[in-house]
Order: sequence, then structure tokens, then C-alpha cells
Amino acid sequence: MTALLEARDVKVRIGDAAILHGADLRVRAGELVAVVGPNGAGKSTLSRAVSGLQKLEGGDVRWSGTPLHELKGRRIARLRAFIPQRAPVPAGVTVREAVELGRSPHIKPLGRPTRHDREAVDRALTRTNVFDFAERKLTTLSGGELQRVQIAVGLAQEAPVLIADEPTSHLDLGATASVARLLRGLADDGLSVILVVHDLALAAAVADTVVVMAKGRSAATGAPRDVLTKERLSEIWGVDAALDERGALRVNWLDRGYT
Ligand SMILES: Nc1ncnc2c1ncn2[C@@H]1O[C@H](COP(=O)(O)OP(=O)(O)OP(=O)(O)O)[C@@H](O)[C@H]1O
Repeated sequence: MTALLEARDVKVRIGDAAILHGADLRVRAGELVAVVGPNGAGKSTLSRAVSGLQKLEGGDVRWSGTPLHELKGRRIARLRAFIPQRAPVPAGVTVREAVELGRSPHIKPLGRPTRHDREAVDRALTRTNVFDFAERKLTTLSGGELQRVQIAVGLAQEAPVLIADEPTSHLDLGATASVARLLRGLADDGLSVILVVHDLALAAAVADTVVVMAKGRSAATGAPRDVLTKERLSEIWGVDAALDERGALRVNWLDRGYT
């Protein structure tokens, strides 16, 4: 099957620092890919670079076969929706108004939203279970509600690939599970999802494919069980941990042999 995104040997330099120097990322239709790795490994930079939000120094990035540099503005916005780690929460804006902004790649400058645009917004509000508070201001929402709204903004864009950068990083367990179920459900429905995430237990539970980033490179890619091995968890994160027979992450939190 053709990959919707195929990124090879991605290189990014910021100032004097080589941030990425050989990262690969690929996603197929209906696949949920989790990008994991320690702090500073380059996960966010990779997700931004393949999305066209961070200048590339090298590498080959293609969306449905088209090189990224040929995809400007509305064209790239129709191929991928990017949900940033810290999306702005402007005062006075309602949930519905925020989600309507997700339609902007489809509405001509000075054009008016069509019936299809309004339906796409309603579908996104419903799918993320935020329809009931669509008229509330963003500033009144809990962290979990706000994150589901950000996903709704992405869904309203109706792009075949959704990229979410750490959508669960500030959420409690219940809100995290809700976002995890939502993203898995979207992938089961055929959307491609790239999830940048620290939580290895979550990645192991929901992902079809895990990409491990370390020191600016993609160090391993494959099914969670093949990639999140005891040896790799020890080598890259310095912890004694492994997936159990059901694929759940078990961590030996207090092992004195690891510092
Ligand atoms: N604008 C920037 N200027 C300078 N350095 C940057 C910039 N953006 C990122 N970096 C550096 O690039 C490296 C990778 O950052 P990145 O945010 O991609 O990592 P990450 O794996 O997502 O980390 P975390 O899990 O902590 O969010 C870090 O060392 C970071 O300090």
C-alpha cells in the first residue's frame, strides 16, 4: 500500500545545532504510528519538519508521493492536520468558532462556508464528543476537553493524516484514556494518525507501529513488541522495563541498578 507520508533521512539544523540527522517516518492509511523517545530526542522537530512547519536541511519527504517542497499553504493543509503541543487558546473564542477555523484550507479567501463546511464542523464536534459544549468559550474548558477540541479542529480540516504532538502530556488518567480511545478509533475508521508521545505504556497499547527517536535519529521502527524490547528500554531510557505477554508495559520503578 502506498504510504500517505514517506520521510527519509530527514535532517534539521537550528542555528549551529544539528537537531535531526537521519530520521525516517512513514504512515499508511488507517495506521497509528507512535513516535517515542527521551526528552530532546527530536520527536517534535521531526513531526514539525515532515509537516512543513520546520525548514529541512536535507532528506526526502513525500505526501502521497508529492515532494513536500511542492506543497504550499492550502495543499499541505489538505493532506495533513497538525495539532501542536501548545495550541493557542484565544480569549473570547468559542469551541465551535475554533473548530470552524479547521475548515480554512477549504474556504476560498473572502468566501463563505458552504453546507459541507458546516457539516464537517458538526461531524468533528460530534466525533470528539465536544458537541454539547460547542458554544462555550475555550478558556472555560478543562485540559481534557480542550485537547478533544484541538483534535476536533484537526478533524474539521478533513486531511487523511492527523499529527498530534503530545496530546496527553498534561492530562489525568481518565482524560488520557479518552484521547487514546479517540485516536485509536479514528485510525480504525481509516484515518492515519501520527502520535508524538512520551507515555510508552500508551504507545504500546494503541500503536500499530512505534518509531523510537534517540539523539536526532530514528533508532528503531516496528510493532510495539518488536521495538519496545527490554534491551532497548534499558539502553535508551535507562530503565528496567518490558512489555508483558498482553503487550502492557511493566516498569521496575525502584530497581537500584539504574540511575
Ligand atoms: N527553536 C529551537 N532552537 C534551538 N534548539 C531547539 C529549537 N527547537 C528544538 N531545539 C532543540 O532540539 C532538540 C530536540 O527538540 P524536540 O523538541 O524536537 O525534542 P523532543 O523529543 O520533542 O523533546 P521533548 O520530549 O522534551 O518534547 C532539543 O535539544 C531542543 O532543545
